[in-house]
Amino acid sequence: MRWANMQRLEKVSNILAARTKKQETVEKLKGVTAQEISELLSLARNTVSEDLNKLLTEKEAIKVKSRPVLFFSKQELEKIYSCSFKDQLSFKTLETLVSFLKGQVSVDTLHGETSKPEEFSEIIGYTGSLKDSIEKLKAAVLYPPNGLNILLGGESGVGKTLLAESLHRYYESFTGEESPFIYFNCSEYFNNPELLTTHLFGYKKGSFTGAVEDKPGLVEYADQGFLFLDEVHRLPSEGQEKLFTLLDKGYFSRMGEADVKRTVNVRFMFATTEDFSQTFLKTFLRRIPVTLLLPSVKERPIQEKIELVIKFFQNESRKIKKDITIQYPVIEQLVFKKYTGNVGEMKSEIQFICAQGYLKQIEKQSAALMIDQSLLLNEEPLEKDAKDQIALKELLDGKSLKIKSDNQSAVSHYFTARDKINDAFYDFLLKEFSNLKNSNIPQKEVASILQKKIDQLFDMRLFEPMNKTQSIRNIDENFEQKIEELTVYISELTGFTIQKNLIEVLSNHVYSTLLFMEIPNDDFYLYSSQLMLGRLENYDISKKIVEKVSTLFSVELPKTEITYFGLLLRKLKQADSQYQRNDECGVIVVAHGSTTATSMAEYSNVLFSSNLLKAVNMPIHQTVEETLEKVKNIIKINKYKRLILLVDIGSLVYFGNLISEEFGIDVLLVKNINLLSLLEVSREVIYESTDFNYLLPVLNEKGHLSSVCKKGHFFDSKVLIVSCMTGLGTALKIEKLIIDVFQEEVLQNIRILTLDNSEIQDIERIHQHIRADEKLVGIVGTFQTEVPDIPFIPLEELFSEKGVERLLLLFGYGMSDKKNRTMKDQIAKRYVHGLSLKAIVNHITVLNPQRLSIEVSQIYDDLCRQLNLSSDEKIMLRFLIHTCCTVERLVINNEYSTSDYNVSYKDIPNEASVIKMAFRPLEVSYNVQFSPLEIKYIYELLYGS
Ligand SMILES: Nc1ncnc2c1ncn2[C@@H]1O[C@H](COP(=O)(O)OP(=O)(O)OP(=O)(O)O)[C@@H](O)[C@H]1O
Repeated sequence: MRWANMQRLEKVSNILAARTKKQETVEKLKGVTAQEISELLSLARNTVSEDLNKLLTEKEAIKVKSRPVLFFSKQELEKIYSCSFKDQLSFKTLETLVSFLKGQVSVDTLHGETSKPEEFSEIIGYTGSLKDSIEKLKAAVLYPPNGLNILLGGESGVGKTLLAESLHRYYESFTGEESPFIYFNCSEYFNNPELLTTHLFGYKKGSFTGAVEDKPGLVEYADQGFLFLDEVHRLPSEGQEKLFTLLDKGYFSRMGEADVKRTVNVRFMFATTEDFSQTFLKTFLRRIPVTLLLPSVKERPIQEKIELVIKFFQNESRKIKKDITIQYPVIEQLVFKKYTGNVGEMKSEIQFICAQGYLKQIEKQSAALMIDQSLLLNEEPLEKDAKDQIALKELLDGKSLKIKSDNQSAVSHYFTARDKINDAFYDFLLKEFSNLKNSNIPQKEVASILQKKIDQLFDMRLFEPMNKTQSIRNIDENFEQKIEELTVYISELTGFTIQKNLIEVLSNHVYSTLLFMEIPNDDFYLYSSQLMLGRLENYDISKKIVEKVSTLFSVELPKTEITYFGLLLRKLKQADSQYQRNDECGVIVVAHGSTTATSMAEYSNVLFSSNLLKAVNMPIHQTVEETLEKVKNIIKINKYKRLILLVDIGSLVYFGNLISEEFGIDVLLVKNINLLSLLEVSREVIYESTDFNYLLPVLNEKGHLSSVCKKGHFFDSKVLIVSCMTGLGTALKIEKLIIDVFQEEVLQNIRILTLDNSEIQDIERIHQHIRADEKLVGIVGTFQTEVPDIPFIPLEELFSEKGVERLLLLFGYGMSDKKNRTMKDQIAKRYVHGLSLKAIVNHITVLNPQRLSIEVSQIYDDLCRQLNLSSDEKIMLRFLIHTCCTVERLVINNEYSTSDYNVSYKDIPNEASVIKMAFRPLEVSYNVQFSPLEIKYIYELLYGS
């Protein structure tokens, strides 16, 4: 299936490239639509559309968000027009793309487009306080196959409707298709519940007086699109019931037609100003995977409040086609006013002020609109915060704002530019260094003063966005990629998921540090080496991170960076603990691949506004042990009392038992995890309960293979699979040999499972034979299997000297322990004996192989003792087989040639007589005679010559 998808994607990509190549001139630029490709490949348009967007995410395609949406091959366009798109992959119109290709518009100018797509251009806070929320909503809207339903909460006027409309536009632009957006306010027919229900779900002719014809409801009008139900808490119980059936089962019926089930494909968005804890909303919430509470004006950061004010004045200025000047005290009033109606109220107030100003201006006939305090509505108490007041002054320089009607540049352009390095940490350190340089405060005190100051400053300015003034790529080609690697490294090291805004802070800081290091500043280095700000809480981890940054960017960072990362870690910990559930149940996702686990966890965390999921990746070269170590680290740092462990394939499924045993905690193990099952599990965990008694049956019922590894009930049961190409018969013989040789003492917790070769070719089949409390330690077989992470011992290795040791290691007996080594020697002896017996059985026909081999091995032991030789398994094996076969040959045919006696013992008189003597009892009991040539041969065999 996956392979088929890849082939399809390749085909789509090839057509895109071929069609892009055919461009004539830039003026006649022609893109390809999903429709055209779908016709060429006879595929569904939706599928092609999905593939094209995938190529866009993989930075292989360029998208023009016109109607219909056009696509180009990025590589081909770059080749034809010798340009580089960098990260600018989407264009609003074909004209912007043409201008870009003609070189009139630079990527930097266009950059605003990527950071704030057109659909959200109206929303202040898109790159700030609403950033994460909107990302989450975007993911929900596009979530395959039919999106996830959304509930928006927040006081009146916070922007719920605006957001819903923007999401709809975003969806249309992404899919390139028009889709209906139906708005309905449930409080409209509040006094007439029946009317409301019929309005929503339609009715059948004759179902009530006045129903003169069949009428579809809004849900039908919204089919293949969105239905936005505002004030949903006002929905009467009848409507609720119908709505729940539609949400749960996907069908509904119009009023008066109980026997008809109608299906529609509607993406619901709900909004409410009520508290989510209200009864109706609680039952409702269970059905809505994505909920979001929008912040009130009061909760917004100061910069956004100012942006809102500017934005609404810009709107007015555009409408009345006049420049507007707003005096600073007016801005202050508007920014700090208490708004019960939030952004909506702020907007209307500004409209009102402008209307009044406009009137005055007509009277006075002045050219521009001047907004002064006289225009303000009655003065109300303001919500001023000293820090915000300073920020406002700093951001606007304490001056009036001049808004031009013909220049609607981005709101942030009104803010005073910052200086060039722009990193609070280094700005501060530099200033302090110069201050302290000539002071005579003792070093130790300086350190502690600085520590405190930095700490406060870090908290205060951490979340402020900074402008990267120089192109990042001048600093490092792969800057973003490296920051991503650094983020994964920090997450894995600490187990903290780093929130997007903190990644931005981290990225800004690294960026300015790198810039900073390019500026020669002897003073700074001098002080930085002296200024080790005490031993920090997270010193060791911080140091590791600094080393990682140094390696990633091939620089030697100043020591102060350890302090910086120490502070950042503390912040991460704080941010993380906000999301931590108090029952101390951790959730860790472990998956094969270098970023699979991280991206799945991130997706789920964004969607559920949580930070609950931690991720451990298992790149191809990372061993199972290293992976387990990372998981253990996270458990240690977070001090989990219980753990939900989500794993994909391979031996990761054994982590459950291992962790349960080592930490003495209960572990709920969910196997075969993928993004979809992960989302389902996260939803249960977040909205319902982390109680394993609840989760286990629910998850299993939903088809997610789960089991609980209970603390204290650790069975330590291990399974060794034996399988042989030549058939089950041989496998059974090998099993018997292992049981004979390793014996009960070693095998008490080990089950040996003989399986047909076909049964061991994939992990699914294997798992059917293994219980949840068992651990598969390895497979002995003829051919290497495709099963990942499970040790495989080829048969030839099992028969070699190393075989015993390998098996013992798999059974958990380390060779550093002397007791285990002695045990290994004993087993090895029995092993050789057992093996030789098998070999001997094949050769000996007349004599009793069992008895003979015991006698011969006795002789071997005697010889070793008398000749002072250390026992060697390989030699012993050869000795046994050779001697037994010789005895049998002599018994059957006791004849010698003269050459057998023509042998001299001159060089080995002692050894020869010891060997002869040792063989004496054998000669007697079988009535045979070993010739001098035989004795010489045995000597050579024993001495390995
Ligand atoms: N983040 C924002 N950026 C710019 N304008 C905004 C923002 N949020 C809200 N607005 C504007 O404020 C007004 C009120 O917003 P909206 O109607 O979306 O709020 P609401 O939460 O749906 O309110 P209600 O609950 O009263 O229906 C609208 O004109 C909207 O354009």
